[in-house]
This record gives sequence, C-alpha cells and structure tokens, in this order.
Amino acid sequence: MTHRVKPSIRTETPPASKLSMRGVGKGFGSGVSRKEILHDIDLEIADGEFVAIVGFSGSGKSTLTKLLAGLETPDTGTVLMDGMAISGPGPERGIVFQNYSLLPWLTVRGNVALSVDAVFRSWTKAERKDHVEKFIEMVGLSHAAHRRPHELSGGMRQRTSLARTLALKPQVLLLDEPLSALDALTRSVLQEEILKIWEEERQTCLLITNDVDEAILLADRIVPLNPGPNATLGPSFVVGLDRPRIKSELNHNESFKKLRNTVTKYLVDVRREARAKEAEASTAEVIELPDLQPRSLSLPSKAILNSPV
Ligand SMILES: Nc1ncnc2c1ncn2[C@@H]1O[C@H](COP(=O)(O)OP(=O)(O)OP(=O)(O)O)[C@@H](O)[C@H]1O
Repeated sequence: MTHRVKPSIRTETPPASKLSMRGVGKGFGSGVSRKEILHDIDLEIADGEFVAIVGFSGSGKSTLTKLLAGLETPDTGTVLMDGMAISGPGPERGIVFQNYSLLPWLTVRGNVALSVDAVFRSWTKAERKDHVEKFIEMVGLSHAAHRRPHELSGGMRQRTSLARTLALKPQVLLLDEPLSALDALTRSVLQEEILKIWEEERQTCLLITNDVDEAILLADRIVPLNPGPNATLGPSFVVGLDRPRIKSELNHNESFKKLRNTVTKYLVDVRREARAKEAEASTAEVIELPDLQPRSLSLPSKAILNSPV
C-alpha cells in the first residue's frame, strides 16, 4: 500500500495583533445633526509595533484614539486588545493627549505620583517613590520635579504628561498629537526623546500626528486617515529605515526622502479628491420638495382624515 504524502505547505502564522479595530464605525449626534466620523476602520497593530496615523484636521484621529483607549464605544464593529473586546479605559493602555491635562495644584512629582500610587497599590511607599523619580529622570525633569504646571514651559508640561503615562508601564501607548502644541525646536527635541525611550521599551505604540516627517522618524508603519465624513484608513506605508534612527541624518537619507514624497503625495491627492467630491455635492441639482404644512398631531386621527385637504 502506498501512502500519499501531502505536499508540505509552509504556513507562517502572522504575529498576533496586540490591538485590532474591525469594521469600526463611529458618528456623533442624532437625526439631521448626526455626523458620521469614521467608517469601516480595519486596523491591526502587532505586539511591539509602532504605528503612526497621519491625517487631516477634523477627520477623526482623536476619535480613533479614544476608541482604542476605551473612552468611546464604536457604533459598528469591534475594538480588541489581545483578542478581547475593549469595554472601557484601563492602565494597560496609556494615553498622552495634546493638552497635557495635569492637575494644576500638584507638582511634576505629585502629578506622576498620583497615577503611580493609584495603579501600583501593592508596592511599598519606597518602591513607588523610586519608580516616580526614575520616570521623571527619564524625561529629563529631575531639576523641575518640585514645580507646578504653571511654572513649566509647554515642552516641560508635555514631558510630565509623558512621564505620568510611561510610569504606569502600559502595554500599549496611545499618543494623540502629543507634540503639536509645541514650538518647532521643542517638538524636535521631544521627538528624539520619545524615539529613544520607545527604542528602549518597545511597547506597542500608536501615534497620531499631522507631521509626515515625525511619523517616518518614529514609526514602523504609517497609515493615513482619509478626510471625513465617513473617514476610512488608507494603505499602509512601511518605514524600512534601520533603528536606532538619528534625526539629523535622516534629511540626507534617500529612502526617507522618497517615503516622505510618497506619503505626502498620497495625502495631497486624497484631499484633492475629497474637495472635488464636496464641490460636486454642493452644486448637485436641488430637488424641489412639495410645500406641505404639518397638521396638529393633537387632533384625533378621524378629524385629520375627514378634514378638507
Ligand atoms: N463627543 C463628541 N460629540 C460630538 N462631536 C464630536 C465629538 N467628538 C468629536 N466630534 C466631532 O468629530 C469630528 C472629528 O473629531 P476628532 O477630534 O476626532 O478629529 P481630529 O482629526 O482629531 O481633529 P484635530 O486634528 O482637529 O484634532 C469633529 O467634527 C468633531 O467636532
């Protein structure tokens, strides 16, 4: 008897996703004031991957981050972490917003300690204190640890916010335009610091940005968010640049320049298309509606039926 040998098929299982969005849609409001923001969003982020979402103002980037953070719930589809549906916010997903949201009556140390004390309750006081100091040092703020937010520059406030989130040791870092309120120089310095910290920690990270250069410097993959309403995700652009990356060297790197041109062209084209569609819709033929007057609903239905038209 001859045994038929099955041809061996190489089945490489793709790396499991840390975060997933599957068929996600989200809108706000109801009736005529309803606005559809995100439509049919499919996004898979692998464990340890750094993904940057680039997009236009108002397209729904923050809404997307809030869905991943569990601060918003999707209208359609599911948002998953490690294959489990996300049902609300949690310390395993740390988020840094554009507006630092620090408590004004607490110092840098106090702001970081507040979160650490709340999350690591089983640690000793000394352990928590060391942990807080370590993260304040990591973002270069040891000299200002005693200062309150109003005594800090924008960059220092954002560093505090970053230290507060990183100190919670989240498995996933969600950065929602963390640098966009800063001046160009501070932004550049902080980009390099985020890059350094991430290259050491390698947490799964999603960065929202409107800066293509920033996305290329930091991310493994760039995904554009097309203009809304009903914004969809565009194709992924893989950033093949070696790590560690050195910002000052990238401007002379041909792959960097090529990728910047490709992503920028995609964004310019997609916006032009969206504007053309918008213009088409606004010049579309106006449909004349009959001039109907609503009758009072308080009248009994018989009275309405029998009344002269
Ligand atoms: N809770 C909410 N209720 C009603 N509308 C909302 C809510 N959150 C966001 N929106 C609307 O959804 C749209 C997308 O907002 P979102 O903040 O997600 O965009 P964005 O791309 O992050 O914008 P920006 O780049 O300007 O920060 C906007 O029109 C906004 O007004």
